[in-house]
Amino acid sequence: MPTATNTAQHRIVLIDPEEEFLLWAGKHLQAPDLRIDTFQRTEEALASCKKDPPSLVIAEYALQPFNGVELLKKLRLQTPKTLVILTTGIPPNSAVIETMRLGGYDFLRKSALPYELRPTVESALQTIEEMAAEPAAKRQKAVDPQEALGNVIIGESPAIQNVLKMIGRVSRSDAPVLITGESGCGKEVVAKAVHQFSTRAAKPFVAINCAAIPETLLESELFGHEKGAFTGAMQQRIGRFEQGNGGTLFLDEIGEMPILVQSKLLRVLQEAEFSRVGGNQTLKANVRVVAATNRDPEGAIAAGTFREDLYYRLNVVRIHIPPLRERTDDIKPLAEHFLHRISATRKGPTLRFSLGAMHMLQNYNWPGNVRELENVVQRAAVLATGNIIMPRDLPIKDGDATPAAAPAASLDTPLRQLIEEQLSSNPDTPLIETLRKLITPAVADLTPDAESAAKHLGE
Ligand SMILES: Nc1ncnc2c1ncn2[C@@H]1O[C@H](COP(=O)(O)OP(=O)(O)OP(=O)(O)O)[C@@H](O)[C@H]1O
Repeated sequence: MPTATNTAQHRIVLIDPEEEFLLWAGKHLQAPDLRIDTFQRTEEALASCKKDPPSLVIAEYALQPFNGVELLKKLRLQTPKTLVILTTGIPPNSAVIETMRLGGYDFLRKSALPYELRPTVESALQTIEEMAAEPAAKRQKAVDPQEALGNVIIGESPAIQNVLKMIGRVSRSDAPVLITGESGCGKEVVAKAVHQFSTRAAKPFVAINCAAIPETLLESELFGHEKGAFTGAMQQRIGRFEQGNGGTLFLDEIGEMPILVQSKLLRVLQEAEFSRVGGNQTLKANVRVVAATNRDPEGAIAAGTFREDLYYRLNVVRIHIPPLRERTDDIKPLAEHFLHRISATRKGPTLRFSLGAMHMLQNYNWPGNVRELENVVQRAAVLATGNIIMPRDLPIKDGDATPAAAPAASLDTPLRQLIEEQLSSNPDTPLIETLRKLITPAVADLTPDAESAAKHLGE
């Protein structure tokens, strides 16, 4: 049942199946200029929004009979001016991107609400007031949903959640994007998601690694060449700008691009036109450029290796991916994702990590970032003798781990090690049998008491 608390300038609709949550949120947001209505049933809330469009809807993502993203879509059609904030415990990454792509205002975790809800609502209401002062914006054309694509980006840390939100936001425009972050931290994965969630998704995603191609060939790789343009140009060849027509061009390691090629690229980006090397024909460049670098772009400008004007062209939107050691919350889900993927391709029982192995992964400092983690998991899966990956299976040294005080629950005690090893080599053995095996090899040395205990266990 809706509960009107007062009548005021802004109406906020709260939707959540949990009455306790509605009571908390209603009280938390209470203010003289707000009218807060709460609903436990989605359809009832939607009907009420139709009758009396609210300024803001705050809804649980895991709703019935349709989820928060479906609700957002319905609200965008029904009351396009209503802003929507979704919330849930741990949202699926694809849902976060999709929410932002569809124009949702924000996606907040329930655990963060005590300190994030009020400031987010205040800034949403401010946005509404600023929007009211401007002429009505053109309605966004609905784009086909691309559910599941976001699942390729694994990560639960607040840093990755922010990256997901940025991907969703930039997917609604053609603005160039500059992705920064250390090598192996997922820049290409993010670039692909920017493409997959954009209106260009059905067109090509073309990548070029600017560091991997010699300077003399890079220009022709990018723009193509005509037959006879240079020695060895036996026939006409189209470049990446043409290959990616209508889609996204990913310029990886842009910081390594020679200055001369940078000037040519800048001209193409400014004029949206180019010619093949050795050709006169002017061709239209219809690509969305996403560039990435593992260098500090500002430092490269100061060092004179990166053109400042090109930087401003590319840096319209910046997505920074922090190194893995700064988002340790992502290590477990990433490691499990990689292991799950490997398990799915092999016969036999599903592989899993022992507590000790996971502890080691979480305490290593990952200089090679996610790429190194993926590699370590692949090698461990090959080295593991049973279906449990043990610390000894990990091709990383304990000494490389960042010193961290191990919580008592994850201490790698010799006993745990022994039990895990037993379980690893005899996964289907009942627990009692495993325990018996643990003590029987030493039965000859046991005291009579222990020997009878061992017999007992075996009975
Ligand atoms: N968040 C993520 N979820 C799933 N896989 C990831 C994630 N981040 C990175 N990876 C995986 O890690 C590997 C390295 O990622 P990627 O190539 O995108 O890094 P990069 O930053 O572009 O590296 P480089 O700077 O060396 O080009 C890839 O195999 C990719 O699939």
